Amino acid sequence: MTGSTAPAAAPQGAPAPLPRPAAPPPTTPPADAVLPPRAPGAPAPGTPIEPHYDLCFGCGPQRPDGLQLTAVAGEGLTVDARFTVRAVHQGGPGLAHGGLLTTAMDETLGTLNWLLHAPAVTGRLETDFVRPVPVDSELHIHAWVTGVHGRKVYSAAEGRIGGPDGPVAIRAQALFIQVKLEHFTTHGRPEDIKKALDDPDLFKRARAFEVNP
Ligand SMILES: CCCCCCCCCCCCCCCC(=O)SCCNC(=O)CCNC(=O)[C@H](O)C(C)(C)COP(=O)(O)OP(=O)(O)OC[C@H]1O[C@@H](n2cnc3c(N)ncnc32)[C@H](O)[C@@H]1OP(=O)(O)O
Repeated sequence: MTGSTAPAAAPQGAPAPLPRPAAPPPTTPPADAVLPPRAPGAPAPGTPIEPHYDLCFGCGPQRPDGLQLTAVAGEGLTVDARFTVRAVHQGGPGLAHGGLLTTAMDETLGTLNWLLHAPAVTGRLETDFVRPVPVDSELHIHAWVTGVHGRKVYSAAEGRIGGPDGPVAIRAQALFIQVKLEHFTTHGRPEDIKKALDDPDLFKRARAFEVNP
């Protein structure tokens, strides 16, 4: 017993302590954030939002092992999505892998940007896992924009098991950053970019990059 209350010095070579999180968290919109109206031409409430890219792991119909998540535009800046947890999505025996649940939240939150008609990518995504999700469950995800500040789009989502009123299994908050088309054309693998741009379906071509045609 030394009698000292000072924190012990980190041993030499130890990793630096993690920085204390700044308050408020970076996924909380600042006070002067706004809630813009839906973009003209955004899908009407109740309308399905088609997959943005056939090979997307989250929503692509050509990804048999993907989530094949489906989404419907809600009122205002909201989206409702569903996906069924299958055996290929397991983490623990018979239970959904947490990373895949996070992917489902990311995908749904990303779809909100279609209502704003501006391409955006995930900058930060925070998830809280509230209860385990068994294989064969249908996860119902409700997502909403919480504010827009310059290029930053703040949003939140809740995933429930079995139905829109089922028990909450997962919650998420995100910060998306709006980007130009060049973000994708500069960084993506050229053959995939070309394939997406060559798609004769104008809607799919626009959705691949989340931009206006
Ligand atoms: C071929 C087909 C392809 C198809 C493709 C289609 C894609 C359509 C997607 C739709 C479907 C959904 C799917 C799921 C969505 C993904 O999963 S997207 C993939 C995952 N995300 C990424 O790959 C993003 C990687 N990161 C980046 O590229 C860059 O860091 C970013 C996010 C573009 C930001 O870089 P930047 O444009 O240089 O902007 P920067 O000035 O650094 O930051 C702008 C502001 O945001 C803040 N910020 C940036 N990052 C963060 C952060 N992590 N935390 C807090 N604040 C941050 C900055 O502090 C700054 O704040 P202010 O100073 O303005 O107050």
